[in-house]
Amino acid sequence: MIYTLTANPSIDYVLQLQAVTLGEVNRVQTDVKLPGGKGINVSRILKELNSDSVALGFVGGLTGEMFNQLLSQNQVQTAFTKVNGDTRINVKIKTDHEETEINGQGPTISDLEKADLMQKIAQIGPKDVVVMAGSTPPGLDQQFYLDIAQQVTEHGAEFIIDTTGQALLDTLPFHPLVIKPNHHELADLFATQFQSLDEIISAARRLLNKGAQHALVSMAGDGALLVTNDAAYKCNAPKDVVKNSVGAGDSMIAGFVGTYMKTNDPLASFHVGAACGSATAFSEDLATIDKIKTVYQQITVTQIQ
Ligand SMILES: Nc1ncnc2c1ncn2[C@@H]1O[C@H](COP(=O)(O)OP(=O)(O)OP(=O)(O)O)[C@@H](O)[C@H]1O
Ligand SMILES: O=P(O)(O)OC[C@@]1(O)O[C@H](CO)[C@@H](O)[C@@H]1O
Repeated sequence: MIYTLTANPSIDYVLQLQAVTLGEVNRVQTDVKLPGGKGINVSRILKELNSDSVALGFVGGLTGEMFNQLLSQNQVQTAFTKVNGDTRINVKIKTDHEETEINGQGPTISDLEKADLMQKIAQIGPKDVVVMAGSTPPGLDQQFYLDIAQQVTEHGAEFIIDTTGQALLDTLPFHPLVIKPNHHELADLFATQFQSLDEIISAARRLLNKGAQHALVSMAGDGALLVTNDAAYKCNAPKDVVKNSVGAGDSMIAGFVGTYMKTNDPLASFHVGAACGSATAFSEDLATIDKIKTVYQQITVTQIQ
């Protein structure tokens, strides 16, 4: 089974406006509420791909009830830990030429609430994979993802981590199945700026040397790289009207893990992952299976090393 762990889920409140002027009253053209959070997005795309998953995470308060109601429309299986605080609301402001995101902090997680989640994690075993993604709410320390990586690995399960900085580096010795920094996050990890694809590939290999099994480096409208110890592959990003950048990276992870669990084939998984990422970029919400199938035909994977 694939488990997604969203420590800090959200209601994504997506506002479309012509323009925003700070310091003035701005009125929206349209608004929509979506069940959000990186792992939640992974579970939603997995559902489109006809792959089952169980979504884990902390959900609470009146906003938590609304979150559950919104997610129920996607028929994602859940085993959330109920918390006292309110699930956050993340505001996504879209104008014709840019997107601005204001993400809430999330509820403070108590030791008891964390223990409840850790009990669920303890049930995960061989043949399972856990996708851990997104920020952690107050109350969870730096060690949170590391503890889970250690525990699931000891139980014979695989894990995928989509986070940044030290929290990502700390989990590498436990051999994540795949990591997916975007090229900016990868550059930040080494306090550098990339001038070429070769430099990006070398940096990705440094993460493989520290323990990651595969590195997916996403590059938004420039496509993505799949880097393994002995090869590197690039895929194109098809051109179309970009409607949404929220969740493209999560969609890519979903496509990769959903396909990898069925095929064990990293290249096939990369191709589907890229299709899911671009398909979401070309959709108002996350991609549908029909959009993913169309975009898949427009993507070519090429070995470049
Ligand atoms: N403008 C775009 N046009 C075509 N494909 C895109 C575009 N943006 C993203 N994609 C596809 O989706 C993948 C993931 O996007 P991106 O690199 O933006 O991830 P990310 O930074 O993790 O995004 P986010 O955090 O917003 O989900 C890209 O590698 C690419 O394949
Ligand atoms: O604050 P975090 O946890 O880093 O990111 C949360 C978030 O921006 O990520 C998803 C898109 O990737 C959204 O659904 C959600 O609002």
